[in-house]
Amino acid sequence: MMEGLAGRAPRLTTDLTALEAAAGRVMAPEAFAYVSGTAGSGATGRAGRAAFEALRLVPRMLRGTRRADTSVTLFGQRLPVPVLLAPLAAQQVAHPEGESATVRAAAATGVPMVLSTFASRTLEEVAEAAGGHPRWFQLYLPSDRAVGASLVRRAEASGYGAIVVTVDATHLGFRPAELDSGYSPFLRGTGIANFTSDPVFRAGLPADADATQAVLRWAQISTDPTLTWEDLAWLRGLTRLPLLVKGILHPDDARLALEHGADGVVVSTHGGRQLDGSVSALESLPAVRAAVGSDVPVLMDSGIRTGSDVLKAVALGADAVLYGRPYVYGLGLDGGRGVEHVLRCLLTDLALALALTGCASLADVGPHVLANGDLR
Ligand SMILES: Cc1cc2nc3c(=O)[nH]c(=O)nc-3n(C[C@H](O)[C@H](O)[C@H](O)COP(=O)(O)O)c2cc1C
Ligand SMILES: CCCCCCC(=O)C(=O)O
Repeated sequence: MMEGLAGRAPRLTTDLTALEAAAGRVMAPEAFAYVSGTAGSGATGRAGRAAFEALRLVPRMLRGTRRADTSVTLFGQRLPVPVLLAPLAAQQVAHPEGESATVRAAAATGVPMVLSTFASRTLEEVAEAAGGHPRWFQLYLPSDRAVGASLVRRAEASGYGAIVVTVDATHLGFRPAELDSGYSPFLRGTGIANFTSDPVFRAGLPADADATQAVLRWAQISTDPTLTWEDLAWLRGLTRLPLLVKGILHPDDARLALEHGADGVVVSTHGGRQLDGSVSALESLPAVRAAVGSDVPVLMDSGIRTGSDVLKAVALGADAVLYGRPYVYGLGLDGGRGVEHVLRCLLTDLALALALTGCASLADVGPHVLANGDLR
C-alpha cells in the first residue's frame, strides 16, 4: 500500500510532476544535469509534456467499476499493468545501488524493467537482483558487432524476455546541460559495466589494460553512426527473443522496422534528448499505430508522468508505455524505496483514472475517452 494511504504522510511527494524539482534539491548537480537534461533549447522535452497536457479525458459516471483491470498481454507475457521501466543509463549517478535497487522495486510493484546497455550494473547482476521478475534488455548495437552479439547472448542466457534496440541515438544529441557541467558518467567509467564484464570486449583490450583504456575502447565501439535497416535484419537473425525498435516517430520507419524483422516498436523522442524541435511522441503515436495495424505491439514514452498520461497514450494506440525519469528521481531521493513509492503512486493513479473514465479494463480504453470538442 502507498504510505499516504496508510494514514501517514509519505516521505516523498505523491505529486509525480513535482519529483524533478525535489530530486534537483538533493541529487549531485552534475548527476541531476545528466538525468534531467534535454537537447538544444529543450523544445522537444517541453512539447512531450505539452502534448499530454493538451488532451482532456471525459469522465463517465455510475459504471459500477470497483477496481479496473489494468493488465495487458505483450508477446504472450501477461503484465499486471501497461507500464515498463524505460531503459535509463548509468543509474549509479542517482544512487550507489543503481539498477539493482531499481529492479528490486520494480519486482515489488509488478512493473517489468528494460535494462540499458549502458547500465552501471551488469545484466547478470541485475538478473540476480530481479529473481524471476520479468525484464527486457535494451541494446545499443556496438560498431564491433561481435560485442553486440555477445551482449545479446548474455541477455538470453540471463533470462531477459525481449530485446529493445534503440535507433534514435546513433548520433548523440546536443545536450547543453551535460556540456555545461563538463560531465559524462561514461567517461568516468559509470555505465560501461556490460562492456568491462564482456569477454569479447575484454579480448579487444591488452591483458594489462587499465580503466582509462577500457573507457577509450568503450567510446570507440559502443555505438555506431553507420547503422542501417540491414543491421536490424542481421540482429533479427541473431535471436529468437521478441525484438522491438525504440525511437520511432515516422510511420514509414515503423513499417521499415517490421519489414526488417521487428516484432514491435517504441514511439519515443528519447525524452527530448536527441533532436531539438522534433515532433512529440504522443503526436506521432496515432500515425504509427495506423501504419503497423492493430496486432503489432506499440509502446511509447517521453513525457509520461501520471496515470492519466498512461491512459491518454493507450487511448491513442499504445499497448503499453515506458516510464522514464520519474523513477530515477525516486532512486535519487530515497534509493529503492523511492522507486517503489513512485511506481505505487503511478499505478494507483492509473487504476483511478481508468475507473473514473468508466473503463473496467484497458480493453475498454479508446479514443472515446478523450474529449474531441463534440460530446454529443
Ligand atoms: C538519464 C537518461 C538516460 C537514458 N538512457 C537511455 C539508454 O541507455 N537507452 C535508451 O534507449 N534510452 C535511454 N534514455 C531514454 C529513455 O529510455 C526514455 O526514452 C526517456 O527517458 C523518456 O522520456 P521521459 O523520461 O521524459 O518520460 C535515457 C533517458 C534519460 C533521461
Ligand atoms: C554514446 C552514447 C551515449 C548514450 C547515453 C545513454 C542515453 O541514451 C542517454 O543519455 O540519453
